[in-house]
Amino acid sequence: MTDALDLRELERRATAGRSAPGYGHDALISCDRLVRVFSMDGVEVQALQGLDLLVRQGELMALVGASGSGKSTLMNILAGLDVPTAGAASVAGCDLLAMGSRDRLRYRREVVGFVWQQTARNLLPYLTAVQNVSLPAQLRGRAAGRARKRAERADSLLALLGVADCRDRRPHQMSGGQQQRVAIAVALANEPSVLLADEPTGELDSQTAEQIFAAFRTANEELGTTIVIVTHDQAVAAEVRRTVAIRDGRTSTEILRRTEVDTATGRESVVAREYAMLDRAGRLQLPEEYTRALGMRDRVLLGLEPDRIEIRPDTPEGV
Ligand SMILES: Nc1ncnc2c1ncn2[C@@H]1O[C@H](COP(=O)(O)OP(=O)(O)OP(=O)(O)O)[C@@H](O)[C@H]1O
Repeated sequence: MTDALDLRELERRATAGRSAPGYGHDALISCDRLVRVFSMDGVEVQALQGLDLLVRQGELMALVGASGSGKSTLMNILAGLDVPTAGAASVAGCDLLAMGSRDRLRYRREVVGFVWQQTARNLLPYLTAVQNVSLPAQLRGRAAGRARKRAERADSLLALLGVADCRDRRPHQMSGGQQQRVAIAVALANEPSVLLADEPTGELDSQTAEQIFAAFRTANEELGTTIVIVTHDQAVAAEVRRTVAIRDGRTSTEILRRTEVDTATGRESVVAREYAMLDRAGRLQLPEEYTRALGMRDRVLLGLEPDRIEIRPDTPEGV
């Protein structure tokens, strides 16, 4: 009787597994076991080593990690500037490995917008702010008769990001912070699905960095744009609901923050919880301080409990 029940339960689980939606089916950005190998003078560097990442529509998230962990490599792939060696990656339904050159150009113009660390890289020096922001729509080939509409949109983006007063200034007539806010307006000009920013506050002092971050938040809340920001800045990383850490070319841990209200006092506080990443192959990286504390090495004992998996140190008796 028990055997029959067990069999039925196993069958039910197997069928449920088969009909479950595929990995990342509801994500706007989906990276599945992404690999990027660079070859230089016969030496191979594995910048991404099977990276998994899902980002939902409307998220504002930060990517952090030590220098050389693979953050910029990932951003260049998501920006359509580089192609992964293996794995799968899609953004807003565009397959980043299969795109031809024409689709790639359209992708870079219409699906993603980017803001780089170097303020000078984001804007054309001989154009004013409003001309810089109007340019992407012009390049997209919108009819010339729509010039006024383009300027109107550019003006409303500059106003949204608090730099309307810089409208007719060229980049060298603006502060670094103003340039970055105009750069965000440029990146948003074609209403991209995703805004990517690689160390956008890296060249700025902390107060200006805060203003830039506020501009990203405004874009996320007012326009609903999904935003991924690479940052070294702990203060910026702590401002977002989700921070994903990359280590050795893989996503390693993730911090989720949510606001909790104390029922007694009514006071709000942000509660952060850190998660380890479980990759698609079922691999889990245990924090070193945990394994060291319990003297775990080489192998561990696993036990499946109804609500958890237990990991225990290997014992001489094997029990
Ligand atoms: N074009 C390239 N050719 C060869 N190796 C590269 C190339 N681009 C990146 N790498 C290597 O890939 C690894 C990941 O680099 P990446 O720039 O993605 O790291 P990062 O996390 O962005 O670092 P940082 O925070 O310093 O910018 C590094 O070992 C780097 O040297």
